[in-house]
Amino acid sequence: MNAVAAVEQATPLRPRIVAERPVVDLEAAEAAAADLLAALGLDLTQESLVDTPRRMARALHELMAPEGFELTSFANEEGYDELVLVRDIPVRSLCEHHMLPLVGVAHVGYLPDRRILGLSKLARMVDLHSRRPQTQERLTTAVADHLRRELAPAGVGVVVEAEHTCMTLRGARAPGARTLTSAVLGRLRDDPSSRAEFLSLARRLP
Ligand SMILES: Nc1nc2c(ncn2[C@@H]2O[C@H](COP(=O)(O)OP(=O)(O)OP(=O)(O)O)[C@@H](O)[C@H]2O)c(=O)[nH]1
Ligand SMILES: [Zn+2]
Repeated sequence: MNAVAAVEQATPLRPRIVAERPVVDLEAAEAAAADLLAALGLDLTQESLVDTPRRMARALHELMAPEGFELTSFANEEGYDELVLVRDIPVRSLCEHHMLPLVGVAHVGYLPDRRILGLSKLARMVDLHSRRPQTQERLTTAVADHLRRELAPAGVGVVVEAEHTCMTLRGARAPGARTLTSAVLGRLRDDPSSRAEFLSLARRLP
């Protein structure tokens, strides 16, 4: 075996998910935040508010800055073909209509085929797609589609449960209202018993 082949055999397949980061001008964002807050009647010369435009720009940027990662997967040597489900992955994102936080959890599962995924990568995948202003529906399908593309499993299921502060703190003011969305692909969609198992485990039905 030549040296290149030996290295390839010792190194597991590790595709890198490269996050598409938008071009950001934090100084311009800070100036715009100052204009916004002043237009809303705040006196930014007050000592306690002097740094608020800078913090606001950075905080919003932090919530919109996706991080790439290695999508580590392993050969499914045991032929494991039952559901793998990670529940209660934190979701923090911004609603794209109001730029207010939406906060909740995602339950992400798949039916393996040839490869199994490093478990933490399911949480990283949710975080990657959460770090941009979103609708919950788009976030849910984006995670499911990405997993299908990258891992080619036999099935994928994603359930997101979240509170949208744009409807709980303001507007409709419906405290406690939570929105549930799901995306189910492949065998988890087509096989009724697999689908029922996934949805009952993900939604904690009896
Ligand atoms: N489908 C969907 N709607 C969302 C999501 N996040 C926020 N919205 C909704 O987007 C809608 C925007 O409606 P508009 O009538 O343009 O905004 P608005 O006047 O602020 O409406 P209210 O929130 O009802 O006060 C609202 O009904 C929000 O609840 C989401 O993730 N998915
Ligand atoms: Zn909103």
